[in-house]
Amino acid sequence: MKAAMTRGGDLDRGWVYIYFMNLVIFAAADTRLPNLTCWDSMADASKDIVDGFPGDKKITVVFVLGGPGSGKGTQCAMIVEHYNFTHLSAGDLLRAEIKSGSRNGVMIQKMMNEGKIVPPEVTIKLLQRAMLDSAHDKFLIDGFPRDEENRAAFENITKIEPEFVLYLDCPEDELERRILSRNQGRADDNIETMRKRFRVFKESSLPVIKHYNLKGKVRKVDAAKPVDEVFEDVKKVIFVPLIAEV
Ligand SMILES: Nc1ncnc2c1ncn2[C@@H]1O[C@H](COP(=O)(O)OP(=O)(O)OP(=O)(O)O)[C@@H](O)[C@H]1O
Ligand SMILES: Nc1ccn([C@H]2C[C@H](O)[C@@H](COP(=O)(O)O)O2)c(=O)n1
Repeated sequence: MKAAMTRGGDLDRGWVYIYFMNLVIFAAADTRLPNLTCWDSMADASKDIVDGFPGDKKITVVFVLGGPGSGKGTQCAMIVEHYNFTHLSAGDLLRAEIKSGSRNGVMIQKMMNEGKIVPPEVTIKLLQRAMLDSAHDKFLIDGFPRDEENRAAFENITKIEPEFVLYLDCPEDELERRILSRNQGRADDNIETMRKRFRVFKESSLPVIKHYNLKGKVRKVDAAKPVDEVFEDVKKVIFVPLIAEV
């Protein structure tokens, strides 16, 4: 779109696209979770009664971000063993959607194979559904928001701001080693797609981390260490303060 907007003749098309995206986002907002609000912004709890989410229920969201292969899934699985969080992986939800044979599945598959980011209305709907289906109120959302569009749409639609962002920081050569030896049969774990995913991470996901960093919400951990050592840091640096606050 950015390229289209730079040419005068294509300006109208750019605005039509923005208008269309707004319509889509409003449509996406019309789901079973429209009023689920951030735990610290519940001014009028009576307005927030949603199936399975009484209005006075405090919803805590932690976004887990990091490059492809940084260990988001691995650390989230360990966190849920020790703490009362539900792990929602945006990538896993999208892969399940492909497997379900839904209308969106083909589009999602194509975008994933190209290392691209799926439109926010699709991913947010899957996340909302998963949150509603869960009886829990504390969610680790792994691999989301992937870009500023994801972030803004999620906050607009759900009115949820994350408690904080857990950022697993890892150098690219280590990410590459991990992805190429992951061996889980993922179609996007190949050199070509991996490089595209690295580029998308740097160009689109790092700005999201910067956005939350400016708000003092990023908790960074060195994810290049062995799994157990990373988890020790996650526990010490990240979750002890959160549990103590509750
Ligand atoms: N600290 C670590 N040291 C070495 N290997 C690790 C570490 N953490 C995870 N791995 C391995 O690296 C691979 C990628 O880990 P994982 O799937 O958790 O990453 P991810 O960030 O969720 O990846 P993606 O974003 O691509 O889904 C896996 O094979 C995992 O076993
Ligand atoms: N919010 C998201 C999360 C994931 N995707 C797509 C693009 C990724 O390359 C792919 C795999 O995700 P992962 O399992 O590595 O977290 O899924 C997306 O478009 N939007």
